Amino acid sequence: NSTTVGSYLASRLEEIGLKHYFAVPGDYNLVLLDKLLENKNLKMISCCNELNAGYAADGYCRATGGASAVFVTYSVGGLSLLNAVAGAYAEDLPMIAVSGGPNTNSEAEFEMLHHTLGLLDYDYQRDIFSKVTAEAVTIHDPREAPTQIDHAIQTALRFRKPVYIEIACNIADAVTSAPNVRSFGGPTASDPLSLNAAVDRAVELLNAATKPVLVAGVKLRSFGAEANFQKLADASGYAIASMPNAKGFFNEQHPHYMGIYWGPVGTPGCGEIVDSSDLCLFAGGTFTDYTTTGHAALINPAKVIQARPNSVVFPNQTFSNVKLTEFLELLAKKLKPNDGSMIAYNRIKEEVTPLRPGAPETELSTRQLFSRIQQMLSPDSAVIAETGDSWFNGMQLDLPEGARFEVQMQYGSIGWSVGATLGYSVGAPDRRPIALIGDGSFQLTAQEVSTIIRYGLKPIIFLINNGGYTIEVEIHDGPYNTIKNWNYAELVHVFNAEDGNGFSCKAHTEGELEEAIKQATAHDGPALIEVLIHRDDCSKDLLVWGGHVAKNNGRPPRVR
Ligand SMILES: C/C(NCc1cnc(C)nc1N)=C(/S)[C@H](O)COP(=O)(O)OP(=O)(O)O
Ligand SMILES: [Mg+2]
Repeated sequence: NSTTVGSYLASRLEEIGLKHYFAVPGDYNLVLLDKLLENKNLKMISCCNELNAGYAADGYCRATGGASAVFVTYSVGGLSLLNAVAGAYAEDLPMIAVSGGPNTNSEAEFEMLHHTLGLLDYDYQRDIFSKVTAEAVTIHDPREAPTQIDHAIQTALRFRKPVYIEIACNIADAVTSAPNVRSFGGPTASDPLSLNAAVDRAVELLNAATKPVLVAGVKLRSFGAEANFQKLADASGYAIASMPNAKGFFNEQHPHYMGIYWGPVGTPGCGEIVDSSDLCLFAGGTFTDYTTTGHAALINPAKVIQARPNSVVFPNQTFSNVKLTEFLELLAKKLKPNDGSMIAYNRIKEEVTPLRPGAPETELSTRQLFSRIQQMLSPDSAVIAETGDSWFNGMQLDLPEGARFEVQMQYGSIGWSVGATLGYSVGAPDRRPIALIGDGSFQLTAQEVSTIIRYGLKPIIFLINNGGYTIEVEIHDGPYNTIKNWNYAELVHVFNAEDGNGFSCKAHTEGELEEAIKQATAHDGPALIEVLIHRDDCSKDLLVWGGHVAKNNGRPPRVR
């Protein structure tokens, strides 16, 4: 039996668990969108622009743990979406980017087309996308559509990377085979010999260590290994830390959790224990300039075991084709418990005394803002921290068990959080996201608040108005770091127009913040609280981190 190419794609997206997709229409994808709309189990979320639609699809992956899909028109749409797809690649998110494409006859007829470069070459968008995806296919022949679509989807799920599917505008409703039964698996299994050898080697080294530690890394979530890591943590009795881009992937209320391992700006006492340990197992960690604070973290490769998504790297040995989930699972069964690092940590850990609130008329400080946000957190919170000082302030939040934390620390494309908050809210309706968004970032993608209002989603957005790009000020200041002030709270009324239900207000003082949070929390709809913060008021950690990153950026060119 048969169906159309567009309906085939819709059926497969439904089959892999999607309930929504994000879209901006254009004449190259209208017929395709008609086919998607025929599938009543998939809901279209219309976005203001393609970049934000991509960021929303990014947030949707984070919320659901599965794939997401975004539909755009050719070139003018696709090339705007590109940056969000590159971000999904950097963050290991299986986003399915679908673009309409030129009529299959155009090139053969030497037909010049609108929205294109004005050249008779219509492969350029797929070529560009092939650089930021694990697979990029163009569908010209409806008979090949099932194979191409299934292969692209399977690739996204297996490698946890975005893929690109381009469907010619006159093929979207062409007849093709109906989808046949098959499974769409995730990452493949380990090589048994390599897995067992890697585990035995790890057991040998870790059991011989005096105060080994475990560190949770960002790939734990993208490669589905959070539960395996938890089992290993419980079985080992080791002290546990999380890298900054893995915050929340391990339960922060666990008795052996020390905090964030981020070199000099990590949780006090945590870095000291990790750096002084005689053996650290990093599970899914990434060691970039940002996650090591400009390489100021004292990670000694001679004392590190790296459990990666597909391999285990020891100081002088590598075992390939070993899956992170299986390695952690098997190691948990064989490891000898050892609380040496916990004893060491308990000797030096510092009790954090919560900040006492000032008088209500006290001007707001970042520290007071975040100590108040801390009180809002509950197990169903999802904190979305935009690139900026929000990374450092958000990192210090103490997450209740079950609360989630999202950062785009690998890619760090400011503005991501507005679309991501939209997508996360759509993907996790049982959570109320709390977004921490700087004024500079917000100015890149503000209009997607209108989509959050349009679909009646209910995140609480803290818009931190500190007058500019404070991270950049601390790395390297200049006139370019000052931005034009907006009346951010007023924007919500602009986006509400006649039928929106967005709430917003400004807060200059601690008393106004208290009142704002009360009203926002009580409001049954989206809420934006614009908090006014002094330009030079940023976290101590940002000052330290900025210095190290600036120093690292400034390394002189090597000349012979
Ligand atoms: C300009 C830039 N980074 C450079 C940059 C520029 N363009 C894109 C898309 N991504 C980027 N990271 C960054 S981090 C700003 O400090 C963000 O400012 P804001 O959102 O206001 O946050 P803070 O004030 O806390 O720094
Ligand atoms: Mg700012």
